[in-house]
Amino acid sequence: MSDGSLEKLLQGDSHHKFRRTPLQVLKELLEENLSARLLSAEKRKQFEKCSFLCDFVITVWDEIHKRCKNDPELEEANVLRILDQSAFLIASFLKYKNFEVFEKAGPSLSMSLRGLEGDFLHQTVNNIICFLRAVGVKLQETPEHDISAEAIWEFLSSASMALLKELDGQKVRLEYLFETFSVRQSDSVSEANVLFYGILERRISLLKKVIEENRRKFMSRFADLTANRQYVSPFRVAPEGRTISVAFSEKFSKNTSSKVVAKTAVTVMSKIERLPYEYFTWVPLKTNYKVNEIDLRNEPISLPFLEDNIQSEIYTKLLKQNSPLVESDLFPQNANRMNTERFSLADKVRFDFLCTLTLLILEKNHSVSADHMCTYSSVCPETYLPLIGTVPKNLLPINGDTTAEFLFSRLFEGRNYERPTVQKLDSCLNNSEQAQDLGTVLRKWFCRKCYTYACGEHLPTEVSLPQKFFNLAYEANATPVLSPPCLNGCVFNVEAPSWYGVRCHVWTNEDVVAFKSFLRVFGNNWCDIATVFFQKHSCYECAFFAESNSSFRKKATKKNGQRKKNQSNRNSTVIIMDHIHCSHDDDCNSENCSCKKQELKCEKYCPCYLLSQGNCRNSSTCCFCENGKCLNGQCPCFIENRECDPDRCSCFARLRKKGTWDESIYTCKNIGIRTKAHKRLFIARSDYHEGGWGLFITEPVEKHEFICEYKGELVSLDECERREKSYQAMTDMTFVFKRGEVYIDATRKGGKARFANEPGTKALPNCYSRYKRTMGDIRVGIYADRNIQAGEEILFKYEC
Ligand SMILES: C[S@@+](CC[C@H](N)C(=O)[O-])C[C@H]1O[C@@H](n2cnc3c(N)ncnc32)[C@H](O)[C@@H]1O
Repeated sequence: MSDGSLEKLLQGDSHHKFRRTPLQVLKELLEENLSARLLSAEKRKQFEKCSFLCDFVITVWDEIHKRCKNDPELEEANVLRILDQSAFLIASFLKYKNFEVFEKAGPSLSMSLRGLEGDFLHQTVNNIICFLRAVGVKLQETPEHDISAEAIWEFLSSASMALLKELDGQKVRLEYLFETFSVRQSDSVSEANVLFYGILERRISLLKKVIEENRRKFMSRFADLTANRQYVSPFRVAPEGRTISVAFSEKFSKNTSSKVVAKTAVTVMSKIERLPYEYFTWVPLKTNYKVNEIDLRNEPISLPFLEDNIQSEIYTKLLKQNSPLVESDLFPQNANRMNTERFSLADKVRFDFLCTLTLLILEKNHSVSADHMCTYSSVCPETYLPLIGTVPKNLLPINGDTTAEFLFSRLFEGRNYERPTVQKLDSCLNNSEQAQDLGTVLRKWFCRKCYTYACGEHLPTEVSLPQKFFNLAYEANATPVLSPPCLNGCVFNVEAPSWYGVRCHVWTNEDVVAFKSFLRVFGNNWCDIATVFFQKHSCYECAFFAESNSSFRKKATKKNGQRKKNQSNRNSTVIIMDHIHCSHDDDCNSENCSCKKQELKCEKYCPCYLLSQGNCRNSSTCCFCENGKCLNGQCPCFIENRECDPDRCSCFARLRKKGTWDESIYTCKNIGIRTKAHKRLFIARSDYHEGGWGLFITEPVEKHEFICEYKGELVSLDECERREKSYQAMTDMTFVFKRGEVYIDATRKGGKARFANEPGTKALPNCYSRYKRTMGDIRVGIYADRNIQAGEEILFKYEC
């Protein structure tokens, strides 16, 4: 025993909380367990009569005591667990003996409901029997107080038979038996032996209910589970539609021979195939995944499917895990490719710079305290730090705390950056002109969508670092001064421009933005750029990247007139799915406003909207509809394919109760994607796609109600076409959603909507897809086209 507490317990140590003799403790423990967990007050008397029970447990306890002395590792917790298990078993036994003690089941029962009782009870039975035999307890002393192995097993068998009766003559999926009874496959095709360790009536009815009510879901889940099992698939021996005999055998341990105690006949229903391998390689997404196409350009043309690299333990994890996997689970080696990566070196450099800058600006406009923690009473309009009332509540300063430190902590939540040093600040303060220019930068770096700086998700449209700030502005520097080769592999040592064969390190969005800035500072002095990247990207890579990217190529000076040879002829498609706020604060026109240039509306996080207090003339629509009216042509948001915005619309999207959403009054139906208000769905064999899977709904919905979002990887048209070619070579199925300028590929990553089928010629669609602008971004929702009943398959036309 590790801390000696059991020893103390047994010896009645006065410091121990129990302060009783071991036997007293034991009795109390048992009584506590049995009475509190399993016995109702009325039945307690019956229990008290069971003196044999206490004798039995005391014998066990003695044995434990003896073992504890010899086994210093045995902890009190383990001992108590054994007792707890014994108590459970004894209670089961009492139940069998018509002591109706199962009023209140404890965790053991819930464990058994989760399908663990097989191993659990089997182990417990064995433990107890071993104990009894080891301590020489004579079994079957009297019929009345029969606690023999046989008696215990008899109890279990009778429960088996109870289930058997329930099942007799019914249609059952073999998977069900397999799961419920730990079916052992027999050699005989017509018979499957069932090794059954104990079943409770409650479980029988529960399982039956589940099966009846939710057969499809249940079965597809079993298919998942069984696929994960190690033993041979039972489906091979499941002759479809035939009646097979299922035998319940009694078997305690590997050493005892099994004896058939009962048989029944069940008809095997059509078998469920194991899910094809590729279904497990689909990564569930919570939200759309923005593909970094710059990375993809460095990828080989044929996109690998996940299964190419999938490892068995990851596969197992995928099957077991309810929560979605992230790609880094599947591709640990690619973890740094995720666009969630926020901690690049470039990021850190930039942040240091921003910290310095912010303090600088605050210092300019407000007083700076001795320790450089700036305090100010309102949010500074120059820096665009959040305006009160326009940011989510959780970002607002608590208790009026508007210190720079606090704002930093909110804005850079989760980031572990150092604060700027005094030296840095001092050097910056020397030049107030610099400070102003830095202010411009700061404005552009602040993402008003995420309310954070340099979020890495939403790039500013114009990241133009002011030339004044840097002495070496790239464009002004027509003939850049080239450094001598920096490293052995330096780009300037490479004779031929064979850059296209180079496989670069991954360029994150942040790297790209930083790269643009560095270009302005250092021109095409790739070695210097590589230095400021801390060699994350070598000079060779920088040169290659600039050369292969049209937007940089225009500016980059070709060394010795060398031209790019194999330029990709892929035109970059403008993806307007992600709205990026504009960066001006005056009236919108097509010159100054990037939203207007793209024929988009300004959103609430655009600076022009913020500064004009919502009076931006190019701002998006909001509505004033009555409750529930946002699903028809009278709602301007609905007409414009926008979801209602609780911050702006005056419909019921806006209603809140005590600052939190109250679902009962949260009745606007045009807000499903934003609030993730999808219906409960499940995947099962499709009635329309022969041999394929389909999406089913578990609850009734009304016409136009939101069902779920079609999630996946956001790609451009050219990337979409490239992928389709690759997929077509492997499968007939497509998971790419194409509509207008929206391209969502749910092949490798996506939501359940990827399983929704088309109605074909057999039926009419019951749903339709529609894209909606939500917080500026385009998202695709599936909506009911008519009232839909629970259990119906979701069908919508992919193209219309
Ligand atoms: C998005 S997937 C739908 C899920 C798919 N049923 C599965 O088993 O994974 C779309 C593909 O399913 C197939 N499909 C969808 N509706 C179908 C239908 N009515 N009849 C036949 N095949 C269909 C087509 O191959 C289509 O490319």
